Amino acid sequence: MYKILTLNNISVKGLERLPREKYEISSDTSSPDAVMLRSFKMHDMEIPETVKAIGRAGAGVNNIPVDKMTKRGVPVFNAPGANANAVKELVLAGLLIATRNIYPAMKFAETLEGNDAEVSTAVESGKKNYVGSELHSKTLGVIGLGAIGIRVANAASALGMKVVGYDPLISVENAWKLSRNIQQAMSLDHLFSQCDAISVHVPLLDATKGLVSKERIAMMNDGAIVVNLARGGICDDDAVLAALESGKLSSYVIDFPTSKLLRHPNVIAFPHLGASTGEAEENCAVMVADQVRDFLEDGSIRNSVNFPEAVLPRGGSGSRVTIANANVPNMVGQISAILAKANLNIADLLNKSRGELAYTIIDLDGTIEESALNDLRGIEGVLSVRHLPLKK
Ligand SMILES: NC(=O)c1ccc[n+]([C@@H]2O[C@H](COP(=O)([O-])OP(=O)(O)OC[C@H]3O[C@@H](n4cnc5c(N)ncnc54)[C@H](O)[C@@H]3O)[C@@H](O)[C@H]2O)c1
Ligand SMILES: O=C(O)[C@H](O)COP(=O)(O)O
Repeated sequence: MYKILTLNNISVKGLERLPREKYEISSDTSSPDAVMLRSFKMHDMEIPETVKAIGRAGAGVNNIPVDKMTKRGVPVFNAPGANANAVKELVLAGLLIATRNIYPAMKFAETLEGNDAEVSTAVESGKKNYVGSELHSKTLGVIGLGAIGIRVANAASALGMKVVGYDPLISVENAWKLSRNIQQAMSLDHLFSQCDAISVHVPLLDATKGLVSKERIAMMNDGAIVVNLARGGICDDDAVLAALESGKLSSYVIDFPTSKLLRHPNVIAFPHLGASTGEAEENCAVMVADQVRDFLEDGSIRNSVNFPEAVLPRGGSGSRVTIANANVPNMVGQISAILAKANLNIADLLNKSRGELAYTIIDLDGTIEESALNDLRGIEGVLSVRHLPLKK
């Protein structure tokens, strides 16, 4: 029986991918094989040594101690793209709420009283206070052209916006998906200096902290809008507030409000709602549950943020062994020597690496004994070894 610890509510559709006869799922288990979560902050948590995998039902992994897990040889999985459409739609909503003064206008409408004629009179005289502007022909800068950024860029272009994108690390696959109407900015400064609005879609990293800075906001067109549904910390809140005061910015749309941002009349704050649609919650949970299951049962790695992709169909007539180790020379040589000493024939082998980490899946003809597994664990640089007996 595999034990799964859930640290947030995970969509039932996802949990259903883990059959009850094999999986015990609980928000309170002391020795889990895997953890599934959304935004729960794991950094201060004591993570049991029994944990073999972490599955983030979402995109961002800044709430997970990924480096610590890598050193333990534990893969962290996420669900790339599974909530991207939900975020895209909320970005468009944020832009429209900002440009059409929708929130203050709705608050005004809620104050109206009287009979139909009186309400109508108040509507017609009040509406002049909420005149907005149109997105059409305005310039939007999209920073980060990953799963969300490309969707935002393409959708904004379809609405008639001029769209400029910036992502020095864009994948070839994403570049193919980008509308040819999207222009490429050669630098962040180049992007900011053309924009009426920007939307950030990068992970929170040291390199992206404070990316929307006082200096860059100053380059934007007057009355510009900043949309941040990515993470707090990517924008410098003090710089944003000062720019809202001066009128340089007209609105700040943020999915991660802080106390100083709350109740500012030009801050449009959502309570981290980007991925909160039934569809996105289901997509993320299903994707990550499948990945965690494949790893626990077969050692396969798909969509890990710290391990290489590694999928090997089951072969051999005996044990499967998986090994995570430092990516240094002669690891496979040392592993093979131990298996040869144990008189085990290798039926199939996959060895992949990613940065400083390597991962090997080996199918054997025959069953490996605990002593040979311990010899593998004893190789300098080996981080984790798992034995996955032949599936019944
Ligand atoms: N508000 C929400 O509910 C919500 C939902 C999903 C994702 N997010 C946030 O949005 C982020 C992006 O999500 P995604 O699914 O598009 O991820 P993604 O990995 O598909 O895309 C991120 C993109 O950012 C680019 N990038 C990285 N560093 C960069 C830099 N310094 N400058 C420019 N580009 C850079 C990468 O090349 C990549 O293309 C997540 O990391 C998460 O923090 C928020
Ligand atoms: O990174 C993400 O996927 C989002 O921030 C969604 O977080 P949530 O799953 O807690 O809504």
